[in-house]
Amino acid sequence: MLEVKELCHTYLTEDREAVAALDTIDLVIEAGEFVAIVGPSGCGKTTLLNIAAGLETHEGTGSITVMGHEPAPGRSGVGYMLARDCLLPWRRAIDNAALALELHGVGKRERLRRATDALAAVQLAGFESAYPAQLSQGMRQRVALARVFAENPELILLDEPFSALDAQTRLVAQDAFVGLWERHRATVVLVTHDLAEAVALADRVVLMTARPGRIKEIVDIDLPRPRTGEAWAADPQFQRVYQNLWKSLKEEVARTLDTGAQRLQKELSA
Ligand SMILES: Nc1ncnc2c1ncn2[C@@H]1O[C@H](COP(=O)(O)OP(=O)(O)OP(=O)(O)O)[C@@H](O)[C@H]1O
Repeated sequence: MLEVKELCHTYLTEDREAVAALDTIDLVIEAGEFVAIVGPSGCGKTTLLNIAAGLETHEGTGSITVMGHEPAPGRSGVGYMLARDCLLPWRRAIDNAALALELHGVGKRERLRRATDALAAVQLAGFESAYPAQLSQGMRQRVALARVFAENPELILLDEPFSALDAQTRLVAQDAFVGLWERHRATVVLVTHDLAEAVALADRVVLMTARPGRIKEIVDIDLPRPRTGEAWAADPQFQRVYQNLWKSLKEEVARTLDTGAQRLQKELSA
């Protein structure tokens, strides 16, 4: 579904400074897998996802293919979701949920049927006619989830989809997401800062180093499914996997903070 081979990516800033964002990334994601990517801030998680989505042009060596093709924006079969819900305020929930289907030319009756079904799956039956301003943030994010799943994509790329939500709302949205995923079994690549979320949801967690992002380790998560927010939090196996991963991630976070502090010190003394 996704094949990344020795991928390096360098940004060129406006002052012509080269910023190495990704360094020799090798990753193969099979159909139906749920993979979470974690790493310290600025390690290149979003860059990797954006390259896969075709939203960022790959500048550097190595290669990446998505369903056997070069990445391209708006590719049919690939869904993308961000921390911001990106709903259109002038459209009702149902028309927002049906948006991707409309853009891909699905007929009105069929797209409304699929959008209604997807809204019901995220517990928003009865809210089809509501406008985004009439919904809470958690409800809006669930409309955005419905929009992704209504299209029935084979691959779903998620960049911090729950990070803007408060802790309780996040658990509800995560459960809605897992419920939908267990029905559809799409391949999922989830970028998250939330290590607990990564361990709770994914089959594999990819841990990246501080920038330039390399893969430090890939950990299989063998916790039983179906997984719900209440079940995993108290699970000793979950706690063990979480602690091991956190130990490794903490080192990279510390490296990022050290580098940031050194840069600031240099700027202040210049
Ligand atoms: N357009 C750009 N031009 C120059 N540098 C960039 C650009 N976009 C990102 N970067 C730099 O590339 C690095 C990786 O950024 P990226 O957003 O992929 O990291 P991230 O791991 O997703 O960070 P966060 O967790 O904070 O969202 C960062 O150092 C960032 O400053």
